[in-house]
Amino acid sequence: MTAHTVEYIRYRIPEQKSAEFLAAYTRAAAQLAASPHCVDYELARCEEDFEHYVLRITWTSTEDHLEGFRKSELFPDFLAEIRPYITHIEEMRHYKPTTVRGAGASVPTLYAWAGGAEAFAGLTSVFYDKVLKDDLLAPLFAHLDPEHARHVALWLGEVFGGPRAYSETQGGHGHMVAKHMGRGITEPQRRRWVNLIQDAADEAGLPTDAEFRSAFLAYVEWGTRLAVYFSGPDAVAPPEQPVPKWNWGAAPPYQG
Ligand code: HEM
Repeated sequence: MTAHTVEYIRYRIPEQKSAEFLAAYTRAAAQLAASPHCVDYELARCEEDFEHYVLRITWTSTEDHLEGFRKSELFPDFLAEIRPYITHIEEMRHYKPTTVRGAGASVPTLYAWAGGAEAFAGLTSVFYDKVLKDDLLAPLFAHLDPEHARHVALWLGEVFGGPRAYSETQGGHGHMVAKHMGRGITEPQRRRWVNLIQDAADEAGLPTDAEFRSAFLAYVEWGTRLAVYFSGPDAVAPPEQPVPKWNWGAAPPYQG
C-alpha cells in the first residue's frame, strides 16, 4: 500500500454545458498543479456516454487533501471555478491503491530493449575483463568469485525489468548491499567503474540510442554512488527491500 490517496469525482454534465465545464476545469487545474499536496490529476470523458466524466486526483494523503489543499490559499480559486458543477457530482470519494498495480507492455523494458539475459551476460563479461586489468579497480577485486560477473548480470537484468533471477538465486537487495560494506570504495574508483562499464556497453554491443544509454547511465550513476556510501565507514545497512526497478524516465524509447 502506498500512502497516496486517489480521489475519484464522477460527474454527469449535460451535453450543452460540457464546453464550459471543460473550460472551468482547465482553469481550476492551475490550482491543482500548484499544490504540493497534489501528485497528479486527470479528467476523463466517457466514450460511450459523453455526459459522464471522471476526475482522478492523486493526493499525497487524504489528510493532505482535506487539511492541506482545502485550507490552502489555492482552494478558494479552485472552488470558484468548479462550484457551478457541484450539483452534477454523482460520486466524490477517496480510495487507497491496493498492491494490484503495475504497467503493461506497451513500452518495452530496458531489459528487453538491451537484448535480455544474453546482452547483460555479455556486458558483465567484457566489463570484468577490463576491471581485472585496471590499475585502480583490480586491487578491490583481488579475490573475485568466478561467478561474480554472472551475478552482476542477473542483478542488472532484474533492475532493468527482467526476471527476478538475482532475488531468487542470490538473496536480493540486502545481499548485494552487504557485498559492498567495508570495502572503502573511493570516488576515483567509482568513476573508473562508471567509465569502464560504458566502454564495456559499447564493446558488448548494447543499444547506443540516446534514450537507452541515458537511462542506463542514470542507473549506473545512482548505483555506484550508493555503492560508495555502503562501502564507507558511516554506512547503515538498509532495511530489507525489493531490488530497485529502473525505467526509461523522461525519455521513453523511440518506436518510430
Ligand atoms: C551500479 C553499480 C553497481 C552494481 C549494480 C554492483 C553490483 C554488484 C553485485 C550484484 C555484487 C554482488 C555479486 C554477488 O552476489 O556475487 C557486487 C559486489 C561487489 N562490488 Fe559492486 N556494484 C556496483 C558498484 C560497484 C562499485 C562502484 C565498486 C567499486 C569501485 C564495486 C565493487 C564491488 C566489489 C569489490 C564487490 C565484491 C566482489 C567479491 O565478491 O569479491 N561495485 N556488486
